[in-house]
Amino acid sequence: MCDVESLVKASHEAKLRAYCPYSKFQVGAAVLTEDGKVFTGCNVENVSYSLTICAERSALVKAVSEGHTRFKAIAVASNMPDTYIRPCGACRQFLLEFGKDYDVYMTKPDHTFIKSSPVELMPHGFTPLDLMSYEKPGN
Ligand SMILES: O=c1ccn([C@H]2C[C@H](O)[C@@H](CO)O2)c(=O)[nH]1
Ligand SMILES: [Zn+2]
Repeated sequence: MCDVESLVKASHEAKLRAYCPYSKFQVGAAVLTEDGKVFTGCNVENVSYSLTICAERSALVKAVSEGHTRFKAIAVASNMPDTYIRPCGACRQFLLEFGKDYDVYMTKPDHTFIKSSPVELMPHGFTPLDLMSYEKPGN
């Protein structure tokens, strides 16, 4: 099993692998699956700026592509001094896809953190349930 401190540490290690030649802003993420596995990710920038992928989505895509969709927690880290990193809007939507209530740890470089959740970060968000309850018109 993985405690919060280890997950936070894994996110800070992952940020060192950030590919961020344009912003120089390193971000790392570490997601803990319900069965105790940890997947890490970093931001991967692109010369065509809008193609950049954030660390949170990079970690989640790694986990999902390895067969994991149930999460206990995700920790996010950056190299921004004295500031808790906060996921962008796209990542908030992505986090909400996999549940409303798992733990989101937004950390500072000193490994302190604020704990939140997908629904707290994305109130009134559009969720998989919305689409499931939609009756598709027949043809
Ligand atoms: O929570 C965040 C915020 C920003 N970034 C990345 C995207 C881009 O590479 C750089 C600057 O926005 O930081 C993340 O990966 N996660
Ligand atoms: Zn993002």
